[in-house]
Amino acid sequence: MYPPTVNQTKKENEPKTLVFDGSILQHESNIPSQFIWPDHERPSAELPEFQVPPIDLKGIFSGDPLAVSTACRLVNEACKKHGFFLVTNHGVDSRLIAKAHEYMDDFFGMQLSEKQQAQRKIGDHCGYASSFTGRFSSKLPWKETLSFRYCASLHSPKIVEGYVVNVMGEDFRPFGRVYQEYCEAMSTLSLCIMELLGMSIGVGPKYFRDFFEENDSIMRLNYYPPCQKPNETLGTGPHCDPTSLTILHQDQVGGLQVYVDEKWHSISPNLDALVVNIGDTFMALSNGIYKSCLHRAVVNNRAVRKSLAFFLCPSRDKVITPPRSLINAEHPRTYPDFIWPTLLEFTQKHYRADMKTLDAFSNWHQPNHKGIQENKNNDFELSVTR
Ligand SMILES: C=C1C[C@]23C[C@H]1CC[C@H]2[C@]1(C)CCC[C@@](C)(C(=O)O)[C@H]1[C@@H]3C(=O)O
Ligand SMILES: O=C(O)CCC(=O)C(=O)O
Ligand SMILES: [Fe+2]
Repeated sequence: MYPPTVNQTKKENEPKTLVFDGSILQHESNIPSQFIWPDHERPSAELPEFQVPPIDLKGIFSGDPLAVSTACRLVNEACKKHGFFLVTNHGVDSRLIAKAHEYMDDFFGMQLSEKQQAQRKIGDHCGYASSFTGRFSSKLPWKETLSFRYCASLHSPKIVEGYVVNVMGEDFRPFGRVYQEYCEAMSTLSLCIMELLGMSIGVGPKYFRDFFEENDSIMRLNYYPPCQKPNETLGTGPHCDPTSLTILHQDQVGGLQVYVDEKWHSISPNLDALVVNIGDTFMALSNGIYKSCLHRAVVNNRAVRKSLAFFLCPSRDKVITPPRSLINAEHPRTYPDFIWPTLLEFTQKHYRADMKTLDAFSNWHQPNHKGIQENKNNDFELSVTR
C-alpha cells in the first residue's frame, strides 16, 4: 500500500555528511552553501510586528461564562484566519519553564561528541540532531535539536525521564525529570485548550479532547546558535506543524515569525505567554475550518536563541476524522481519514514537512484524492511513482 521507504542511506560516492558544530560555525562568515536559502525564502530585515491579543486562561479555568465566551470568539477568529494565538495565566509554573531553559543551555553547551550520545537515528524523531545534515541535502536549518517522545498514558509513566537516563546516563536524571514534568504540564494545558477549541468551533468540549486524553506527543528543544549571515539562513524553514497543536515558549531573544495576510510578521517575545498554533492534524480534525499555522524561525548574529516546542499528537490508534457537524455544503470533506503514525512516518521518511505537507500526504495516502499536488521541491526524492 505504501511506496518503499525513500533511500535514506548516503551512497559511498556521495559527499561525506557535513557536520554542524554550532560552537564553531557561529563564528564563520563563510557559510556552507547547504545552509543558504533561495532569495525568495530569505528573511527580510524589517518586519511588521503582529499584535495578537493574548487569551487569559484564568477565566477559563474558573469557568467564568463571560471569559469563556470571549475566549471562544478570539480563538475562533484566530484559528479560522491564521491558526495561532497566545495564552497567558496558563498555569504552567514559571520556575519550571526557566529550569527547562537552563537545562537546554547545559545540554547544548556540551561538546558535540557528548551530545551525539543521544544521536537521532535516520527515520526516528527522538534524540539529538544537528541541523539534519544527514537527512536533507539543502536549505538546512541553522539549529540543533533534542526531541523526546512523551506519552500521557498511565502505561508509560516517566517515559521522558527514562529515555534521557537510558541514552545519557544516570547523571542526567535531574535533566530528564525537568522535561518529564514540563511535558506533563504541557499535556494538561493541551487538554484544556482542546476543550476551548471544541467549544469555539461549536462541537462542545469533549469531541477533540477525547483524541488526546492519552496523547502520544513530541517534545522538542530548539537551540539556534548565532549566525554571521542571518539574512541568508533560517533557523527553521517555513512550515506548518504536521502535528495537532503546538505549545511553544520562546526565550527573550525572539525570532518566531508567522505568515498572515500574505506577509511575514514577527511575534515579540513574552516570557509570561505561550504561543499556541494549530497543526495539520487538527486542521484535518476540523475539516479544514481551523487553519494550520504557517510559521518559521529566523536567527541572528549576536545571541543564541532557544525555544521549547510541545507537539501534541493523538493516541496512535485514533482515526483522525472530523465530527459530522463540521461537514456541509460549504465545507465538504477535505482530507482523508488517517492515523497520526502514518502522517508522522510520511514526514520522517518520505516528505520534509513544509507548508503543503497535508496536501502532499492526502495525495500520497489516497492517490485519487482530487486536485492535490505534492511539492516537487521537497527534499526527499519520493521513491513512489504515481
Ligand atoms: C512531526 C514533526 C516533524 C517536525 C517536528 C515535529 C513537528 C514540526 C516538524 C518540523 C519542525 C517542520 C519543519 C521541518 C522540520 C524537518 C524541522 O525543521 O525540524 C520538521 C520536524 C522534523 O521532521 O524533524
Ligand atoms: O523556534 C521557534 O520559534 C519555532 C520552531 C518551530 O516552528 C518548530 O520547531 O516546529
Ligand atoms: Fe513549527
